[in-house]
Amino acid sequence: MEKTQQRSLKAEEHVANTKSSPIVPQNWDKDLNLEAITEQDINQQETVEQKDIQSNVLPDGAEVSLEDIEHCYDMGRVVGDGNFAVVRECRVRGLAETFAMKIVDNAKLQGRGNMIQNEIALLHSLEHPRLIQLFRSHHTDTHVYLLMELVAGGDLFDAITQSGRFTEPSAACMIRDISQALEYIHSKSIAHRDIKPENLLRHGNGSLNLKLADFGLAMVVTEPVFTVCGTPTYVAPEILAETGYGVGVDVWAMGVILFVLLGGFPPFRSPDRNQEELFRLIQKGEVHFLSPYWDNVSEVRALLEVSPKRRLTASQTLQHGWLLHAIAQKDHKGAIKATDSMAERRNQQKLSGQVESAENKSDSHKPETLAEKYHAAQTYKNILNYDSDINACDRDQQIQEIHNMTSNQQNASHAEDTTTMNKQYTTDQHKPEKPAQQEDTDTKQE
Ligand SMILES: Nc1ncnc2c1ncn2[C@@H]1O[C@H](COP(=O)(O)OP(=O)(O)OP(=O)(O)O)[C@@H](O)[C@H]1O
Repeated sequence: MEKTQQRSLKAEEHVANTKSSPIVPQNWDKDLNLEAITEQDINQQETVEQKDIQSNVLPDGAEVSLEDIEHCYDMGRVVGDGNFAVVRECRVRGLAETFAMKIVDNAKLQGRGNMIQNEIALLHSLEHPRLIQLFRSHHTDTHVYLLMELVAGGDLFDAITQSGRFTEPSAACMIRDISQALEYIHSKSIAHRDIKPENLLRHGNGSLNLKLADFGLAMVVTEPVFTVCGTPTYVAPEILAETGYGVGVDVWAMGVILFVLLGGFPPFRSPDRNQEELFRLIQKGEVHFLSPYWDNVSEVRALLEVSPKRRLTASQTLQHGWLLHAIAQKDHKGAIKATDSMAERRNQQKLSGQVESAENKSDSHKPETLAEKYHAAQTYKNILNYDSDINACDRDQQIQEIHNMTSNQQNASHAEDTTTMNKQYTTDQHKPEKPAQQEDTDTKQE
């Protein structure tokens, strides 16, 4: 796919929210390799469906009417939306348990109907605690319905806009979760191809435990793939180079996420908000790690290796010294102060175009004011939103403002979960502690 084509595709698919839109290949069918999903995989999934929904719901895969859907399911609030789907909380009538129903509007797929069939087929073949679980799918003339496990804590995008950035231990826990999901799907030769914060869902109770969702672009990779797709900020250089890629593209995207989690903004940014330039920067792979603040976080470099051969794998990431060391520091429980209801309200605010609300006043562990948090959230969204109308010239200034703001916050903060890196960032008197396995910086795989 030509890059100009990507841009127009993206623009046309961009919806009225500020989350990143994936680039979806037009020749989607050719790209798929569904036959590589074995019958054994699918049978395995049957055993997963232990929930008491057998007798209450419509048959899996059935063509149904809207009346059938309404008769069977009690739809609740919207918990999220994307370019192609709205996701609602949902109950199977007669059962107490709450599910998520992803409702895909065929009209929005614009000829890419196989994308959703692909997602269904892949999710049916997968079972892992770090992946969203699909229980049933139905379709009407106009929509496809996916009955899924509800992950009630909102997505990681919201967590980032809410918190600005995270401590190393918190980031490490999230990277561990993503790596576990990737290790599993990569062991089945499946590349997700759209790893980004919007597709990482959080459990309730303000937890940062993550589950991977949205397998719309996922595919079985048995040989190098050449189709250009993904979301610009997270796209790997080998996708752009069109030299053939594999599951390593997901690890690259995870590296971008780690950078964002720790720094508060993405590693590759075009000053002019120019997508071509962004892609050039990604292919060059020049990431500026301001020393000594980033010295400890060697894993970021190892994940953002331009050469996929030198990049860590998901399994290697799980064994990486930085990750193990940071997780060991972490009393994960209670690390994030957000509550379920906060996440819920934030989702509603997001949908209504707002970002901030008064509940943050109760977040006593965060030193920033409401105005600062609002600004951080807007800035992060604007940075990612390459097609928005924001004044391009303001962006780098905004990034600098984030630096200044977080610097000020850290100076003012006595929060218990302040990172080592953040402390270093604000005061040169506090030299970074050497990580337990500093030599891991160089353990890049050939
Ligand atoms: N099982 C779930 N439980 C709770 N929320 C969910 C669930 N699945 C999705 N969501 C929410 O709904 C949003 C949209 O879902 P999803 O990404 O699957 O839609 P999409 O239209 O395919 O997205 P995209 O535009 O990235 O292709 C997610 O970002 C997430 O916030």
